[in-house]
Amino acid sequence: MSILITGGAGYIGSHCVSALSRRGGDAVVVDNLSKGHKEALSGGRLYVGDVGDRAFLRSVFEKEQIDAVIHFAAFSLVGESMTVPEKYFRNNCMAGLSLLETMAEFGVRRLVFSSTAAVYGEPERVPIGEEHPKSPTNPYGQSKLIVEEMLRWFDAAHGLKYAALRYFNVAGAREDGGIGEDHRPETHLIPLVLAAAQGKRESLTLFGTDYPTPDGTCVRDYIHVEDLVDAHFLALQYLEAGNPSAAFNLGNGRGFSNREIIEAARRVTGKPIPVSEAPRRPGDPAVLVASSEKAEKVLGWKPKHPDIEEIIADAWRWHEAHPEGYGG
Ligand SMILES: NC(=O)c1ccc[n+]([C@@H]2O[C@H](COP(=O)([O-])OP(=O)(O)OC[C@H]3O[C@@H](n4cnc5c(N)ncnc54)[C@H](O)[C@@H]3O)[C@@H](O)[C@H]2O)c1
Ligand SMILES: O=c1ccn([C@@H]2O[C@H](COP(=O)(O)OP(=O)(O)O[C@H]3O[C@H](CO)[C@H](O)[C@H](O)[C@H]3O)[C@@H](O)[C@H]2O)c(=O)[nH]1
Repeated sequence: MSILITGGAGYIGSHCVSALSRRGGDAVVVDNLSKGHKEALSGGRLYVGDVGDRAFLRSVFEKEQIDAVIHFAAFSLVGESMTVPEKYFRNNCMAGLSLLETMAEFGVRRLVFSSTAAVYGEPERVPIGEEHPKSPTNPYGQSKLIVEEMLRWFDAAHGLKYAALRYFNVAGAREDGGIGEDHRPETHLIPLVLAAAQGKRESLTLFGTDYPTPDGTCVRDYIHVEDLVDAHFLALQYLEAGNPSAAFNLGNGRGFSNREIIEAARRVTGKPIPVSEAPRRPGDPAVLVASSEKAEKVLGWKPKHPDIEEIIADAWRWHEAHPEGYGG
């Protein structure tokens, strides 16, 4: 069985390709390498091209026997999406549509879609369940919600069954440190904290210390990338078993403040991590914590690495082994 993994050369996609190879599966990777790294691929057949290019996608579907698709390819910088929304609607919605049309054309009827906690916007209550109102506060989250809505209609019209997986904060790296997170630019807290620990940055800029949280900094729910990837295979099995399309939140159900993350990173690395306090980053909700009860009950998903120090330690191993990321 061949699985098409779009965005397979990116951070989460490359962990998925690696996990699929370990399971003896066959990965067909489509990535335009706009953000991804060829070096992150330890298996699978890479087709370099754009998901938005229908002729290119068609050629891949003609050549390969695709049974199901896991769709990671997207842009995901919340801040950038506020200033250049067109980039997000084009790459996430229009390229997404191109993929759905191609799947319908070739009769491929199972899709696991990378959605995000950003579809909920500022939460009315935490932990956030799947039924929580969706009110994105940025074009990135909006673009993912639009794709979720397109999926609903592709299911109704073409019988395309999907699982929309709404990730919370993804972190960590494969346990052997061989692949990891190398976003350019990097905007995520944990890799930036670790860059400060390595002395690659003078300090970590801490955005906002006046939130209505116990220590004044934002609270997030971190999920190990390997646990996240496991959920994709469970979601595929769920769809293969003939179950209806559904959305699932993926997090650990436990929040850590930004200060707690910095403290945990100090313990893990044994390094001082200088911090400079700065105003809030626009668009950041104070608290984002998932209820993943549905994924646990319906998919049988159970994170194996919920410990925040283990998540940070795995990321640290990757950063220490690859101080220049994939460029080193
Ligand atoms: N990292 C997180 O914490 C997080 C949280 C929630 C959701 N997500 C979602 O998960 C997915 C993967 O995130 P990531 O952190 O691995 O991102 P990433 O940027 O590392 O990976 C995305 C990959 O897709 C490729 N790509 C982008 N647009 C493409 C296109 N039009 N055609 C072909 N390839 C294209 C890029 O080159 C890159 O390799 C994204 O959809 C993102 O929105 C990530
Ligand atoms: O240099 C930094 C970087 C981040 N932060 C803070 O750390 C927290 C976490 O920020 P990240 O950028 O690591 O993660 P987000 O919670 O903003 O974003 C994550 O969740 C979003 C959903 O809300 C999207 O899905 C996005 O792709 C995903 O990375 C936030 O309070 C942020 O302000 C800092 O203080 N300093």
